[in-house]
This record gives sequence, C-alpha cells and structure tokens, in this order.
Amino acid sequence: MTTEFFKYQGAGNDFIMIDDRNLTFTAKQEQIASLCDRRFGIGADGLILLRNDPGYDFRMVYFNADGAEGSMCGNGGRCAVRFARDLGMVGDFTRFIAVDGEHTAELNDQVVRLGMSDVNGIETLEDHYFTNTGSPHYVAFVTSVDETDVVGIGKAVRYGPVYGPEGGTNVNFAQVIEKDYLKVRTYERGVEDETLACGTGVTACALVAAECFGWEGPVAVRVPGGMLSVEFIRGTEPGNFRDIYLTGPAEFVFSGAV
Ligand SMILES: N[C@@H](CCC[C@H](N)C(=O)O)C(=O)O
Repeated sequence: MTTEFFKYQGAGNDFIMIDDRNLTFTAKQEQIASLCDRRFGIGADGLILLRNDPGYDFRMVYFNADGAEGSMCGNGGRCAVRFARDLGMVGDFTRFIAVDGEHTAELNDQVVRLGMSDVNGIETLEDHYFTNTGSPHYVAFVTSVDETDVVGIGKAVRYGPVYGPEGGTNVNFAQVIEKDYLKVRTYERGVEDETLACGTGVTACALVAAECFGWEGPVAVRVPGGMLSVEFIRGTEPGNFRDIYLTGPAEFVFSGAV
C-alpha cells in the first residue's frame, strides 16, 4: 500500500505531512526515521500526522527525524495549519490540539501566526537559561552565533550530565542585534543536528531576552532559514508569559507517494 505525503517548510524547518484522518499510517520509529533520512528517504526534520479529534479542527501528531514521537514543534505546528487549510479542513482561523495542549492559529496568505503554550518560568543557571515552550530549551547568549560551534556544543549539552539523563534538551545560541531583534541558531534534539529554524527554540530565546533585558516585543528573530517573530504578554510572576504567538512563513514544497 502506498502513502501520499506532502512536504512543507517553515523558515527552512522541513516536515513530511500526512493526512491520517482515516488512521491508516502504521509506520513504526525505524520506518519514520527512514522517511526523514536525507539520503535514503524523502528528507525532513520531522514527520507530522493530521488526525481527527472531537472538539478540535484536527490533532497534530509530531515525530522527530529520529522517528520518535516528540514534544511540541512550533514550526511543525505552523506547517500543519497551512497543510490543514490546503486540504480544505480549515479557513483562516483554526483551533487544534497537539501534545502540549490546545493551539489557535491565524493564516494570512503564506504566513501563519501560531498561539503557543503559556510559559511558567525561566531558570537562570551559571552560563545559560532553561525554559519549556512546549519543548525543553537551553538558551545561551553569545557575541557571534556565526562563530559558535552549534553542533559541537549542542551535542555536549544535549547528552551532558545535566540534561542528558532527563531526556536531553534542544540547545539555542542567541545573539542580540539590537533591542527586540535576535539572531539565533539551534541544535535540535531528535534531529541531532543544527536545523535552519526551531520555532519553540526561537520562542524560548525571545522570552529569555524579554526577561533579561526588559523587552516588550514583538521580538524579530533571524534564523539560518529566514525570519520569525514572537509576541507575548508578561505574566504577573517573573519568567511567566502568556498570549505567546510565533509568526512566520509556512510553505508547501512538493508531494509524492511512498
Ligand atoms: N523544530 C521544532 C522543535 C521540535 C521539538 C524538538 N526537536 C524536541 O524534540 O524537543 C520547533 O519548531 O519547535
């Protein structure tokens, strides 16, 4: 039996999208990893299933490129919304459910503004910050992201003694360009490499910068694959944020069958 797939990308973070409303997708971890393989498969940072869910427009089920089901993926969520509209399932506004709970999103042509989960705390550690924006994120400020060994340091932190035993973390490096403007590079857990953009990572960096520097946003973030923007409202407690929105492009690339 063949499976029809659709490839989407959001700021260069790319995903295999599958319409699984009839629950026929049965691939296991190893097969999903093969589909995401850039030499032997379709190639992607992750695979997303769109399924029915009572009470929502759809359910997003996300797998990292290693084939394991992941925590929330911000760019994947934006691409899932675009895919749902291309399938005629939703209009310019949608409400869907993902692993971290309910999300809303608005579409404006190729741009998707995705509501993210509230953030309930930022930990300040010796040389970095840590927060959870639906996925866990280590954030370190650097003077130049271009001169940072993202993969080398990323791997050491992801598998290191602090985060490794707890399931690992995504690792972000942020450079302040000016007020409300960051440049970010991310080592992604589950891809085990740098990706061209990470939505939950960019959100984490913007909120950490807002907390550290008193920014009110929106924070513009340049990533290797393009530009993203993060809006938020500060909560009453330090490190708490609500009404967080991640905005950027989400585009169809190609489709096929495997
Ligand atoms: N690319 C994602 C992040 C996906 C989750 C991550 N790889 C993890 O397992 O924690 C994004 O855009 O947020």
